Amino acid sequence: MTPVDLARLPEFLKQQRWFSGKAWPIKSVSVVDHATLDFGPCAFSLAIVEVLYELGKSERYLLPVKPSSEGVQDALEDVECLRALFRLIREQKEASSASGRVHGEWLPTEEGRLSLPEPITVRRLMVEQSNTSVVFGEKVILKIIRKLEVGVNPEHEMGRFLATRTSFRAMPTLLGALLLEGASGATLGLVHRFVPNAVDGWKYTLDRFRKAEPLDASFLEEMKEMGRRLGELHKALASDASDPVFAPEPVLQEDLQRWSASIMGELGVTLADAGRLHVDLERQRERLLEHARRLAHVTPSGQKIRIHGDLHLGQVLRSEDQWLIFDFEGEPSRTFTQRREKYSPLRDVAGMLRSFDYAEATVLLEGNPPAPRMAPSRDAFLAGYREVTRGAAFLPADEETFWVMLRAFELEKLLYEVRYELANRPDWVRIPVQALLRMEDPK
Ligand SMILES: Nc1ncnc2c1ncn2[C@@H]1O[C@H](COP(=O)(O)OP(=O)(O)O)[C@@H](O)[C@H]1O
Ligand SMILES: O=P(O)(O)O[C@H]1O[C@H](CO)[C@@H](O[C@H]2O[C@H](CO)[C@@H](O)[C@H](O)[C@H]2O)[C@H](O)[C@H]1O
Repeated sequence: MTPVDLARLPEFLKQQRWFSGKAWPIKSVSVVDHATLDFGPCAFSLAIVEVLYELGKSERYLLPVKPSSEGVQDALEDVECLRALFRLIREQKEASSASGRVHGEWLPTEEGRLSLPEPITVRRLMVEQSNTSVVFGEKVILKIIRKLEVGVNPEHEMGRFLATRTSFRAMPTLLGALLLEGASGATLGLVHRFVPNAVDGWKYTLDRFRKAEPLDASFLEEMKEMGRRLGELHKALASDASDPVFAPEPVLQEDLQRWSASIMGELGVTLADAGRLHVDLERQRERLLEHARRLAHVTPSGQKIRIHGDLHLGQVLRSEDQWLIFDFEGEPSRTFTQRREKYSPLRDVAGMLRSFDYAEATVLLEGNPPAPRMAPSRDAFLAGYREVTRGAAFLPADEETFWVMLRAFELEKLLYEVRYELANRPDWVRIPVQALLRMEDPK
């Protein structure tokens, strides 16, 4: 017996914000695993639904459902079901599923010992997101993951490592997780400390860039602080040589060649898609290729480590005059395996540098007059990063290699952004395209 009316599912799925297959005709939908949770006033099912598209590709989604005469009813719309789900995680309960088990994990950390006044308040987060997040007692936030992937979830793995094996705390710390074990095993949910009244770095920076007054020393000091936090994150991620998943490894010539070849491949694919957007883009090809080529030929030094993987201004929160780094899931379009690969930490630095260019382009497009905003912010961020990572084994040994690598990773991010914008926000594609056109000859 499946807990869902399968006939009604395709229609139901197409109406959900988190369902990313709206553009493709669905061939069939099936339930590949399900568990019944009956821990309180709300009994419901966690169903793992597999959607097979006419084109042959398939995807899995998590669907918490309540029995309903109308066919499919999302259990996450019921406060009692949300409380039951949270209790399952916090009290580390478990339930059998058709082919495995669902269980809660609560980390044995200082922060995990927090108290929540009963009855615990429940609030669905009303933000534009691809999952469903719920705040409990205004102290913790549960993200229920909608689109499931097989393998180790990088956000869970990184969060657990940072919370339990390092002293890095400039983040909303991971507190627990909801896990499904068995043939359809996956991470179903993650619980983090909730940061009240937080503003994300993107909004924070835009608000400042929009003001007519020149950037002042205190804003630039904040950008420097952000750079310091990233440096500290990298030091924490590189701190455990005994854990093979996190142990730093030397950057070898073959890594540089692989990264370089990958950027060249992405350049080819991206220019094929975007070349028509600007007549001069094709003329930049050789110059851009040279940036990638040089990466392959520097003398290898430094280490590859686990990195954030998708760092930009939207991935930091400002709260109580502090920067917190969050969302350790990596670039959503890459597989879990790709996202868990060790890489040069300069890739994260490049990601954030690109974000200052986006902020500058955004305020210019809004009609604000040009002003020295982007370069001073980038410089301050970089200065903070370099200050705390001076002498770190994961950085390249010499200045020249540092810049060759950083520019190559900026190019890599730019190419990713062109493809991301073409697929998601075509009006924004001019931002990375203009930056590609501005890239100078490698020095
Ligand atoms: N720990 C937190 N405290 C406060 N707000 C948060 C926290 N985690 C996420 N948010 C808010 O929720 C939004 C969506 O979170 P995110 O984890 O990026 O979800 P998704 O992966 O579904 O996009 C973020 O942009 C941020 O505004
Ligand atoms: O936050 P996500 O993990 O969903 O990241 C994706 O979306 C981002 C946009 O929301 C995208 O970031 C790009 O746009 C930002 C401004 O909106 C800018 O600050 C970033 O520098 C730029 O890369 C990100 O690339 C994508 O993976």
